[in-house]
Amino acid sequence: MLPGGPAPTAAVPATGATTGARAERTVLRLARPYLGRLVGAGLLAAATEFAGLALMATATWLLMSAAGRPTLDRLTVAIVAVRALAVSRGVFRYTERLAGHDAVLRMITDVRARVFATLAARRDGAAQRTGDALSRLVSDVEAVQDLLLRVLVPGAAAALVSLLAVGGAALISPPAAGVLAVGVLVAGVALPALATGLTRRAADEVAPLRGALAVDAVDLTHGAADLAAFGAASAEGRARRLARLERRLAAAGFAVDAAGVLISGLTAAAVVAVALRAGVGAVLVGVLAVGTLAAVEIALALVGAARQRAQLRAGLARVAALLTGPGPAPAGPVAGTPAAGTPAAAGRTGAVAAGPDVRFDGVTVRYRAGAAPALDGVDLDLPAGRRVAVVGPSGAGKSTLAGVLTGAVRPDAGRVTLDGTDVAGYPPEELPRMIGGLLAEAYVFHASVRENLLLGRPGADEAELTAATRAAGLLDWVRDQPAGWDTVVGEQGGQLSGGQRQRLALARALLAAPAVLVLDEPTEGLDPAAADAVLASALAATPAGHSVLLISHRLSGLAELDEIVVLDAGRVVQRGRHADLVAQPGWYRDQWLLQEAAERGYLALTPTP
Ligand SMILES: Nc1ncnc2c1ncn2[C@@H]1O[C@H](COP(=O)(O)OP(=O)(O)OP(=O)(O)O)[C@@H](O)[C@H]1O
Repeated sequence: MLPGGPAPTAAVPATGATTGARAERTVLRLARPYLGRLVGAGLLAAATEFAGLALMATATWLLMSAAGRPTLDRLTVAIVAVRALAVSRGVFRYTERLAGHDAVLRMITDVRARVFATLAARRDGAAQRTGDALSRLVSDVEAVQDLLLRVLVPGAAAALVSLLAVGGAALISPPAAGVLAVGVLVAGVALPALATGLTRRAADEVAPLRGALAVDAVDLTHGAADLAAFGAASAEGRARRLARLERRLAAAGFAVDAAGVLISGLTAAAVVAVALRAGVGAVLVGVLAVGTLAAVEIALALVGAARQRAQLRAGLARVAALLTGPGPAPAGPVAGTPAAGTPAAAGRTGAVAAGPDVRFDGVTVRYRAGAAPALDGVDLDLPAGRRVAVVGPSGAGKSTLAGVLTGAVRPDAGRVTLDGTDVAGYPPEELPRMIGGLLAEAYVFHASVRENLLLGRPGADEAELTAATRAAGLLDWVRDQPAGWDTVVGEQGGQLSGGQRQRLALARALLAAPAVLVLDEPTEGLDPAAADAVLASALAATPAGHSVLLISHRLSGLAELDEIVVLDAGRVVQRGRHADLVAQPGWYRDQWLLQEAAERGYLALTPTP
């Protein structure tokens, strides 16, 4: 187990720089490809509201006119209009929901994939807390959805229809329209500003608190010792604070809603008074009164939108901070190389794009002061394109070596450099593109096979998924599943066997194709024949020019590697190619003979089909 586990802290808070309007702009930039559909949805929403307003006004005119018993032909147009408006309102609402949700769900898929990939590529502990990741992926990304569907689209529609209502009222009575304009401004501008002011601070705290509680909940179910010992109290405190904030938000919401009803009534009364004084006829005064109630109610939708917006700020800022922060692995392998697992890559015939030259210089790691070092003055060269295996007995320091390379473990002495730059000083956003792979305890998300794979390379197409999955020896299993790529793998991959989980994580690592691919026990949990086949196909699927650091207990299948380094108690005790090492006495030859004999015995006992 590697160190560097995150402290049991809360979710990552939003940074000041990415709050508010800036966060919204960052997120909305992702909506550009769907702008046409969103504008369409906004116009349909406006048409729905307008149809509702016109329906109320026409029905009022019809009822009040009918009281005077006119001939039927005077009412025919209004009767038809009422029917047409009632039907068209439903049709507009339906198409608006369809268009809006279609655009937003497409966009959300993009956002979620980016957030997913960014979280996977991050090396900072807090962002990797499972509960926090879950909170970001679910509630924070939903904030983006809500910003469009509950704030911007209905907000724009309400503003447009309010304007049309004032224009319509002006046709009947300009003074009454003036009063209506004031009412609409109070309901649609002043009240939303008040609602935002009242709820902003409490709302800002809610999303990070929910994230923190999600972390607590996941840690609790996993029985994290730290939470059992002292974290439970802080979780309880957070839950209480969250409940208090939500009560405060609800109380402010009720007060603003009550003010909205008051404004609506007062505006209608004032419009009636002004219209009567201006000599407007009784029927049209009735139309103005009902129309005013409907128009102010439409403007009051802006209060809901503003309140919603205030509640979304923190979640949006967290998403924006992720999207603008250190990015995920690039959408493909290093320029010029074929995608992992493509025929060219598999044949290692693609153009060479060299990764960095990696160098370990006297690296020493000591997990506890006074304890024996896990790595003791290790030197290792991994020039671009080289494939090196690190082997050795359990506890020799193999995973620690991988951890130092990926930046998860800091050496106490010595350093690791990439093209001469210390890994510790390497830009964190660049590191995942350079170094990555299948590390110890690879996480499999409770999502589909496809989603788990796309973590490695967002935007990978079916052919790339197929190639990587084939190289990891999982393709036949995927094809056997009724849901294929959409098969959900269960919490932490619980619906997969250990071997399938390992193959899925390996396929993801191959798909990501970092310049230095670290494979920590990629064939763990596989039987000897499968392990040999998977290792061979995984190495073949690695693009030329990319280096490989393979950590393995098994010594089979290492003959093709450029160098094998034997570690024992943190020191390099042997190094060379397979053929040289089996020819000389030492741990490698002893272990090789033992494993050979054991595997021959295993194969002899395995029934032949
Ligand atoms: N997080 C940690 N805290 C304290 N000691 C650790 C930690 N991780 C590893 N060690 C110790 O460091 C030494 C090297 O461990 P490491 O996991 O690197 O070995 P390994 O060769 O990968 O072992 P294995 O093959 O069993 O996975 C071991 O003695 C181990 O007990």
